[in-house]
Order: sequence, then C-alpha cells, then structure tokens
Amino acid sequence: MLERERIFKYHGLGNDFVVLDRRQTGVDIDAELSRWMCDRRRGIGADGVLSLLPSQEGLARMVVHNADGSIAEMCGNGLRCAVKYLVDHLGGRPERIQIETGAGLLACVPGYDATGVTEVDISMGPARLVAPNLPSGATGKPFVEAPIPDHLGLRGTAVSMGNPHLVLLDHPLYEAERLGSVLEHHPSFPDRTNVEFVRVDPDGLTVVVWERGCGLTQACGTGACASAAAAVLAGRLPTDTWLRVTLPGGDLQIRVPSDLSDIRLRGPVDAVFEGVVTIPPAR
Ligand SMILES: N[C@@H](CCC[C@H](N)C(=O)O)C(=O)O
Repeated sequence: MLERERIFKYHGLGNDFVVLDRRQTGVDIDAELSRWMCDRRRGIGADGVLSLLPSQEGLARMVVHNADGSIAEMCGNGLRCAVKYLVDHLGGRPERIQIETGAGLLACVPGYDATGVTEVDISMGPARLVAPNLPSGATGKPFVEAPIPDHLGLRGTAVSMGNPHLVLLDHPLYEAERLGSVLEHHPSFPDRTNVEFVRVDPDGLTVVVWERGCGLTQACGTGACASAAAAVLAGRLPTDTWLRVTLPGGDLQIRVPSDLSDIRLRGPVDAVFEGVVTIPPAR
C-alpha cells in the first residue's frame, strides 16, 4: 500500500516550507523523506520541512528539516509558518501562542486580517556568543569580529540563535555564492554553520544568507536576528529599536536589547497550497 499524506505549503518572504501536522501520530520523518519533499524537480519543492509534533508545554513542537535532510535547531521564518498553520486551523484569534523548538519554548504573537494570520511577532530568545555549536564551544571565548582561520583578511562574528551563524559585516553580498559553502563547512564550527553577508545601512541592514543544508535562500529569520545582534554588538546600530533587515525576499523587523537576552523578529507569512501526496516507497 502506498502511503498518502496531507501536506501544507507556506512561505515567509520566499523562504518556503512543507508543513506536516504529525501531532496525532507523534512520528517524525527521516532524512530521506525530507530530501524528497524539498526536491524542486522530483518532489514537492521547498527549502525545508517543518514537522509539527505533540508538545507538553506548547501548542506543538516544531522540528526543522533542511533540504539536505539535516535537522536544524531553529528557523525564524519557519516558526511564522507554523504559527499561521496552527492558528488558522485552530479557529479563533489567540493573542499569543507558544511553540516548542530546539531553541526553547518561544512566544509568538500573530497579527490578523480578515483572512487569518498575516504576520507574526516572535520572542526568539537570546543571541548567544558562547554555545556548543560555535567556535566558542571549544575555547569558551566569544568569537566576535575575529579573524577566520585559513581565510586571510576575513573577520566574522559567531552567534547562536539556537542554530549557528557566522556574520560577516561589511562583506560584499555577491560573495555569498562563492564563499557560502566553504564557510558553511569551516572546521571551527562543529555542526557546520549558516553564513550572513551583511551591508550596514544608516537605518538597518541588507543581508544575503547562505543557509546550512540548503544554500542561498530568499530570507532567513534567524540569520536576520544574528546579523542585527552582531551589528548592535559592533556599535553599528542602536539597541531597543525596530531595525529593518532587507533580504532578497523582502524585509523583516528585528529588535535587539542591549544584553542580547531576547531578540524580537516580526515579519509576514503566507499560505501557498495544501494537498495530498503519495510518498514514493523508494526515493
Ligand atoms: N531559514 C531559516 C533557518 C533554517 C535552518 C538553517 N538552514 C540551519 O540549518 O540552521 C530561518 O528563517 O531562520
């Protein structure tokens, strides 16, 4: 018997996801199935798959699968998609919901129009400079505007939003394609890393993100948070004010407190389609 499953497709600024509601069964997908679902020619096509599983504390637990089958601790655009899916299918208009993620239980405030959720404001938790998935995991010392080993003249700041990021301030955005994959696999990061190429503007940032496990994407929520945190840390942007972060897919709003304790991310979200897929037995 071939397996069939109802799937939902969402995006946040063109960063697109297949959403699977597995709260009844509690069974997650494997790496092979996430690769097939993300495949843009032979599968459904997406940057990642979001499995929604049962949670004791929140409305659901979100597991993020990258296009290469790896699992990410967190995904900012994905979390907005999960909120829209959950709230629009729940009925009612809750003011605030909580979702369990690899970066902890996160509070999300949906914004509505007549059709349902159109944007979400998320308390993303701390931007960490010392974390096991950063170079600081080995040294105990924050890696801030530090020279990147084996890349002469290149400096970066390593920030964990649950998932790892290497932020290159004032680095040409067009370099993302050439350098992204090399830096994703840099040996200083034990679990690979996302890489942000950032231009600091007078009123915000322009950012291109090379994402771990999927390459260049239209937008990355955790990447926007990590970039804003690095720019604030460098004294290049103010704290406690909404900052514009422009990505290829559009703008996010990010707010960074001076102690980096809880980064806020606000941005739009859209449903694309829903349907039933037949999962091929051998992929
Ligand atoms: N696009 C996401 C991040 C998805 C996970 C990332 N590729 C990783 O492996 O950490 C976002 O919006 O944050």
